[in-house]
Amino acid sequence: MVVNQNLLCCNTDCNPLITGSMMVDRELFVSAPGKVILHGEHAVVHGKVALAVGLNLRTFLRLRPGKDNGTVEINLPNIGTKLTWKISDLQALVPSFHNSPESKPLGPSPEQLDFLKTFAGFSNGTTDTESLAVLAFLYLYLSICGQALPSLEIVVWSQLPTGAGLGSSAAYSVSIAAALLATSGKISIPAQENIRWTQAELTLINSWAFQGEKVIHGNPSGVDNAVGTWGGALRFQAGEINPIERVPVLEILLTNTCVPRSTKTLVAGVKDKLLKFPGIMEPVLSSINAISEECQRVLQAGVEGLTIEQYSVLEELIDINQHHLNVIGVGHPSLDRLCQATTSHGLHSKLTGAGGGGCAITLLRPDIEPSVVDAVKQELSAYGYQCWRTSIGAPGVSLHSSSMLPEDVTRSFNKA
Ligand SMILES: Nc1ncnc2c1ncn2[C@@H]1O[C@H](COP(=O)(O)OP(=O)(O)O)[C@@H](O)[C@H]1O
Ligand SMILES: C[C@@](O)(CCOP(=O)(O)O)CC(=O)O
Ligand SMILES: [Mg+2]
Repeated sequence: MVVNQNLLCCNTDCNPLITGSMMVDRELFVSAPGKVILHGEHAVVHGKVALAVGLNLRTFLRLRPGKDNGTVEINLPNIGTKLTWKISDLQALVPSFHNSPESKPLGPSPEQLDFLKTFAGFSNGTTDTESLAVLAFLYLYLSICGQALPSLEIVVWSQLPTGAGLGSSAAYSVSIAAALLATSGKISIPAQENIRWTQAELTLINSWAFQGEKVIHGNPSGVDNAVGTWGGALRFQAGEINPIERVPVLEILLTNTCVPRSTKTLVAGVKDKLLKFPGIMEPVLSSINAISEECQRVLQAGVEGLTIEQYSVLEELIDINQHHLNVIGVGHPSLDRLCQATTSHGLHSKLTGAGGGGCAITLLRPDIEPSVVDAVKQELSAYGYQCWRTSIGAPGVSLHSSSMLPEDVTRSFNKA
């Protein structure tokens, strides 16, 4: 399946799915998974292959009709932001969005981005304007296609640590895109919990989420929002998304070093190094590409259950890729400490996401002694790291009824 994430028109004649007007007459719950990149982070920004899987930690969004007083009420407890926009203030931004020629890819132009961040910063007064800029951007584009700007109340709460390499920015963008597309009638609102959106609708959600990622990441590859949309396991290269239908169950230890870092800054640093040392960096990125290809081959060969030899190959690929990620400049002493700790117990780890701190994954063989996992978790926790033993391959963006939400989510929404 080939998906072009860039070209996206806003009016109805080129997007048959864009019909109807913003119908905010009901409460809506949407969620999208975080992600783990098995191999290919950073290289994927430069056209190489990445393998990514949905994670069973999700971001949840509740959208309700507004109080009809011409406002958009926003509550983002994960970043401590709660505020109300007057729609009349947003209205002032609309002309700059109307002027975008239809043929242009719909990512925010530099002028629009300045508008959005100034508006977000002005209304919010904190540093994290990216989240609000994503929301304002998608709200304006998904509302102004010939319709009025509706009053809304939006709460977003995530089980994911933000800024840790687990694709929280993508899960956030996918959730907002799906909710606004659904309430503006551009995609359906499935009647039951287990009915998924169509491929065409998922492609539309993904394309808008990709625009949201551009606001946060600057120069995203699109792999994160693709996994947030489709979930499961997928191969991603240069905008081409190929779900990997069947992969063996992989158990991993997911560790958050809790070292904060900015994906945008790390991605820009790799680009600078590539421009400075093309002859050195290109072969490293090509080698990471080969690691992704080999990993996919092994996973698909072992779909009925990986052999000991196949696990050994997966472990070698993890070690080689982690070294490459250090070479391209996205390692961190906290990740080195993590790798030394797991290696001392015969396990193999690599960073996941943008690196520079954040999260890492450690591959667990099915026959691993629980005492070994406990010893590793104890050692890593002593460094102040957080560890989850988890499996991967969670479902993509989903619609929920309020009665089917996880308890922690319901509690957080009620508290919000
Ligand atoms: N639940 C959330 N609420 C509000 N903003 C969020 C949320 N999750 C992510 N974000 C936005 O995404 C940014 C983190 O994105 P990024 O640096 O790409 O890290 P990652 O995608 O690895 O978590 C946050 O600074 C914030 O702007
Ligand atoms: C580093 C990169 O490959 C993945 C970024 O993941 P995260 O935002 O750190 O979760 C960037 C990208 O693919 O857009
Ligand atoms: Mg991100």
